[in-house]
Parts: sequence; structure tokens; C-alpha cells
Amino acid sequence: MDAAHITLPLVGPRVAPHGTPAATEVTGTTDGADTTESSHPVGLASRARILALITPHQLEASAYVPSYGDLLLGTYCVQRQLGRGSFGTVVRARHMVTNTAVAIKVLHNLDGLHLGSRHEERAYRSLLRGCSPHISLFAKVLGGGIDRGFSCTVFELCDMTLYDVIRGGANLLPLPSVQICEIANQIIRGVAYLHSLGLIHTDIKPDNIALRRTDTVTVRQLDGEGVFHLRKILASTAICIIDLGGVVTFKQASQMKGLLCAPMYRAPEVLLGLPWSYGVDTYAVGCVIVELFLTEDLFHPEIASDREHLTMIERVLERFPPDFASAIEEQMPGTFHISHAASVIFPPAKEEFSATKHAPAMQRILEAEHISARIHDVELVDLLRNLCVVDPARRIALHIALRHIYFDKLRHYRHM
Ligand SMILES: Nc1ncnc2c1ncn2[C@@H]1O[C@H](COP(=O)(O)OP(=O)(O)OP(=O)(O)O)[C@@H](O)[C@H]1O
Repeated sequence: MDAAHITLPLVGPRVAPHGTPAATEVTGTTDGADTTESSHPVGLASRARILALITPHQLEASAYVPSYGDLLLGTYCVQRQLGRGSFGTVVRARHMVTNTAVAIKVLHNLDGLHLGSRHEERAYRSLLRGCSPHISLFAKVLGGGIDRGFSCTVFELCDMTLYDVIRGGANLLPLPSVQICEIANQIIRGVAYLHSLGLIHTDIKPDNIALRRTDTVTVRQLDGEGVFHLRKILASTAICIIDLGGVVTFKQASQMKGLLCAPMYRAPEVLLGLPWSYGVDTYAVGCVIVELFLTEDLFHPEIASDREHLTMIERVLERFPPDFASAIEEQMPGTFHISHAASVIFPPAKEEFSATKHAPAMQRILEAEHISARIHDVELVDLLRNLCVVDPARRIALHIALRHIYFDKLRHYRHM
């Protein structure tokens, strides 16, 4: 207990009843999601700087190693590890007095990360200030403190991330289409709420969206041949968005350049090294929804370069518009071939063509299928086409995406 300093739980205003390896190589000026308080120099840019400065061995050596029964912050008894991110270890623990189960993120014991948990708490506090019921779409921050040099943040415990669901956890696949629609709607509402406060998540991926509960109910379902089957489905699709550690303000984003988001959810503007903004979240939300439907990766996990990734985007999502590609080509000659349409030059012309070097990538590109060939729900494909538009200037805003016809089925079900 003596080594632990505990801060009080965050208490937000009451909400109105009906209102509303990740980051790398980022350079920027300041971090901190809270624009009204003095910014801590911790968040996306400084986390990236830290990663660039330390070796994987140092990172490993600075990690908290959970052991069953260890007491964190003097009151939480560790049960098991839930996950491990680039900056911390997340454990499941129980409050000694109330017996409440919680998730505690224990940041690696590295100099620059000490304020990292404060950054996440401050980002959550910014959301509380928005006075909106949408706050329920985020994992509640219950408190935090420093224990034996490790910075800890206590979160409400969620059951399972979409990453686990997509990989077959709890045998929930395939999710009924209405449940995919409900989850997609909540993700969009949550991230749109962040955007409405001028905040960008920067690390939307299935691992950062969790189901609150994975209790199931068994239902009888009619198949195409008129036969009933018993099927286990989620009793509730309520989600919460986790990991606000990379949240930046719109203003901070405009001062930053470089790579962010997990590689497979990285928008074309980031891959091209262009300025980025809210659209990086919108694009990543689209990718997550595709994966929820497909229950597999949208892009081949072995993509080896940004250029291969851009070529894959062109095949799987859409061709780059000629005006967008021409503007890039002026800044970065050799990126696009432009005639009546634009196409990414792969392999890059300046690289000597070597069959052995490029054959696996060429094979992956040839095998990649357009989303409309893999998803047969035309309304969903249309929504995804709007979310994953390659030109960020033409990408739909999330609050507008909520009005998409794809979500009409929710209104229909609610009236049943
Ligand atoms: N509130 C929670 N309830 C249950 N599990 C959680 C919770 N928060 C985090 N986890 C688990 O821990 C993992 C890592 O958490 P998180 O992404 O917040 O850590 P991180 O160090 O910021 O990781 P990253 O490298 O993705 O930035 C999650 O993918 C999830 O499996």
C-alpha cells in the first residue's frame, strides 16, 4: 500500500436523458486531449517518440508482469492478464472490498509514459464534459494511480473485444446481420461523438472495441429450406470503445505527420504521408465493420509495404480518383500511373523488378477481391464505400453516415 498513490474516481456531470504495433513515427508539437487544461506532453506523438527511442528489450524489461493475487493500488487483487499493448499490460482484477471486477491498464515503467494514463483519464474527462448519453459507448474510467513506479488506470471490465469475436471467441459467428448493424451503428455513434468534441481516436481497430457482455440466448432460426435450427446469439450487442491513449485534438492532428493507426486500418492519406484528420477514424471504422461481416481480415495480413497496401486498397475498395492521384503524383512522382483513370505503380518503378522479391506481393494483389464480391448486402457495401473513400476530402462524416439507409433495418426492428 505504501508505494501506491491513488487518485479519486472521475466523476462526470449527469447526462441529459435523450442527448446523444499501433502509433509509430509521429512527429508533432503537443499532445493531450484536453484543450481546456494545460496539455501534458504525453499522447500519440510522445508515445511514438518513446517507441522510436527504446529497444524492444527495454520495452519488455519495463513491462508489468502480472501474477495471480498481486495487489495493485492497494485494493485490487490481480486475477489474470487480459491483453498486452505496445505501452501497457491490461489485467483483470477484483476490488478487495466491493468484489467488483475491473480492468487495470498498467503502463510500462518508462520515463515518458508516466503521464500516459493521465492522458487517457483526461481524454475520458473530455468525453464526460460533452454531457451526452454517448459516453456509455466508452469504457468507464474508474480511477487510477501509481503503484511501484507503474502508472495504472482502472477501467470498467468489458467482456471480449471484437478482435476475439472475429476470431471465433465464444462461438458467436456468424453474427446475425441485425447484430452487425447494431454494432456498426454504435461504433459510428461513439466515434462521431468523439469527433463532435473535436477529438480523433487514431487507433480504431477490432482490438479497441469491446462487447460489454457476451451472454447468449438460444433462438430458433429458419434456414433457406424452411427448416428451423437452434442458434446461440448475443443477448446484448452493447459495445464500448477502449484505449483513448492515442486521442488527439483536431488542432494537434494538423501539426502532426507520420504513421498512426494499426497497419491494416491505416487510411490512404496516412500511407501516402499526407496531412490527416477525422477521416483516419472514419476509414478505420469502415475496415472494422467489413471484418465484422467477413469474420476475416479485410487485407492480407502479410502486406509488406505501403505501396503494396495502396495497390490492395485500389483493388479491394476503389480506384484513386485521377484528380487526387495527379496531385499526389506532382508531389511524389512515380506513385501513380495516370491516363483516363489512375492506378498505383506497383512494384515501384525505381526498384528493379525481381520476380523472387515481388512475386508473393503480386500473388496477394491478384487474389484480392473487391468488397462487393465478398459482401452481398448492397446497403452495407454502399455504407462501406462511403466510409472507406480513398480521398479523405470525399469521405463521409460519421454523423452523416448514421443516416445511411443501411441503418433503416434498426428502425424497423425497434418498431416490431
Ligand atoms: N476495459 C477493458 N476490459 C476488458 N479488456 C480490456 C479493457 N481494456 C483493455 N482490454 C484488453 O487489453 C488489450 C490492450 O488494451 P489497450 O489497447 O487499451 O492497451 P494499449 O497498451 O494502449 O494497446 P495498443 O498497443 O493497442 O495501443 C485490449 O485489446 C483488450 O484485449
